[in-house]
Amino acid sequence: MFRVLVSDAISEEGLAPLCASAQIDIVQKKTTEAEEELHTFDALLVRSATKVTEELLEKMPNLKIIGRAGVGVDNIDVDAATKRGIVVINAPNGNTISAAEHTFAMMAALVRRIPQAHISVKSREWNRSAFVGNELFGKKLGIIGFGRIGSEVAKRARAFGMSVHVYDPFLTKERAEKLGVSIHSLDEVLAVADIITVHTPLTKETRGLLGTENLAKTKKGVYLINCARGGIIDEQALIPFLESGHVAGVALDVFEQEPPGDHPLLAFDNVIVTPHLGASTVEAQLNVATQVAEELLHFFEGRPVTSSINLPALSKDVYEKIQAFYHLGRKLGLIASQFMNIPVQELSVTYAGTVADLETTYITRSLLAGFLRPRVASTVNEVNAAMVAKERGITYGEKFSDETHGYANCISLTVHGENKTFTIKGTHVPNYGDRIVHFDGVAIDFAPEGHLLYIQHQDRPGMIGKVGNVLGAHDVNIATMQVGRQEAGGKAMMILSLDKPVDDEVLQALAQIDDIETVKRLEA
Ligand SMILES: NC(=O)C1=CN([C@@H]2O[C@H](COP(=O)(O)OP(=O)(O)OC[C@H]3O[C@@H](n4cnc5c(N)ncnc54)[C@H](O)[C@@H]3O)[C@@H](O)[C@H]2O)C=CC1
Ligand SMILES: O=C(O)C(=O)COP(=O)(O)O
Repeated sequence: MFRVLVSDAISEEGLAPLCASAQIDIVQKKTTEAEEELHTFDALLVRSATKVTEELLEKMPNLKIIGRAGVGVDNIDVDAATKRGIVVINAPNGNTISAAEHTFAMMAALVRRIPQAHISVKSREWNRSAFVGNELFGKKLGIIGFGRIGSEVAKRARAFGMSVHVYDPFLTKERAEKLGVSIHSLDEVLAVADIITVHTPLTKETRGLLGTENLAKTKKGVYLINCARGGIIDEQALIPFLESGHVAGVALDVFEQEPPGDHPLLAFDNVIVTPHLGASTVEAQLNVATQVAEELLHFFEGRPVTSSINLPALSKDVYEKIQAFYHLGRKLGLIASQFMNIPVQELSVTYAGTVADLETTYITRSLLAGFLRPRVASTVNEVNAAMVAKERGITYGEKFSDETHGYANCISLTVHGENKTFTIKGTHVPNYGDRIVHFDGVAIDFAPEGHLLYIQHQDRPGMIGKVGNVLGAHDVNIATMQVGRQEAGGKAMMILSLDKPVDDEVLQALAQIDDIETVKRLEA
């Protein structure tokens, strides 16, 4: 049973598939009301109100996934989640149209002074001359941040006869052309736009993007809109520009602090505001809730999530292709780690054959996680494996080769440790399973499953019998036994698969057999 805490108002209709699952227990409470049981939850679902801080994550040691029913994840400490191996997903496009429409509604309201006129009429006034506005037609709209919402705003602006001037340092010329907009520098947009709307995420680079210096570069009489994130337009910096009349009006759906309380901007007649309503439509809420609910179900079923912030994006098709190799990678890493239980500096992974054409990043992350698992006390998985490796000074790299050793595919892992290097190679045979085909310099063939015993010995007659006798005397049944050697009479090895794990006493008894040099338990 997986426990899911839903700590913000998320569409119940959208969450219905989760509620219907017998495997999932949903609790709807604010995190502050769930203090006593925070440690029991496997998943946390939020919108923008819940602040998912490192402190909160510390109280949720069982948490595996955070779902954001919306776009912005600036309320989630993604680094802290990643460090703990917690997957963070969002619903990137479910509320795009609603946010774009809200931006447009704000734009029209701003230039036609609709909120002010509305209040006036409700106050029993009829003052038509006080509310003369401007047309949108023929105006220059500056869009800063041209992703999903920015581009939807542009489509609507063109329908209104506006010309669109875009600043987005990550926008390609091809995409801009396709969407019929011109790309400019930030300074150019600031200089020409009659109305500027921001649609970037809140990042180190975008915080205060429209501050004193850049506001001074705008046209006198400019209108500004922020339906993205509080802080992209610096609220304090705006005040003198409103006081001087340089800025004709501002529309804000978002604030640096939400709710903004008794904010000085609220005193300006030409500042119009909404309480973070961009995504607050029935349609958007159903979309985003459905998206995160489906992703969560996939996650708990062990299927791929497609909208993760801290995992490489993986479609269902790609996932199905890499799934087998993902498991093989995990096993290669796990076995290598136990065999090399010494400090290591570097892991080198080589992909050959059919696997080399797939999305190997994910397989490498899985291999790294398998390698690190016996070495770290905390959770390590494909989310945080790269970060944990870095913390421990372990570097890793991927190579691609044609050398498949006669198999259709081959993954080879070489671990460089202090004074020792170890190589293990594996292949996946469809409908048959994983095979380890090379182990520490010896060609061999065994299934990496269950309780394995590695024995290194000199190649002498009678060794198999001696090992069998010792195990038999300790009531340990051998499921399979594979032998291999470098050369006749030289270094040889046995890999045994046992029905149960063996204790230290059995290992010592085996180590005492003449010509046996090493005995090691390996879990796969
Ligand atoms: N008010 C509301 O209720 C809602 C607000 N949002 C917010 O709207 C914003 C945009 O969302 P989407 O369009 O879905 O995101 P997106 O990721 O599709 O687009 C963001 C764009 O900003 C650009 N960008 C990044 N850094 C930039 C910089 N320094 N200067 C200029 N451009 C930069 C990126 O290249 C990207 O094209 C986000 O902050 C999101 O959280 C989203 C939905 C609802
Ligand atoms: O999706 C976003 O980024 C939003 O800002 C919407 O926030 P909300 O889910 O309405 O709290």
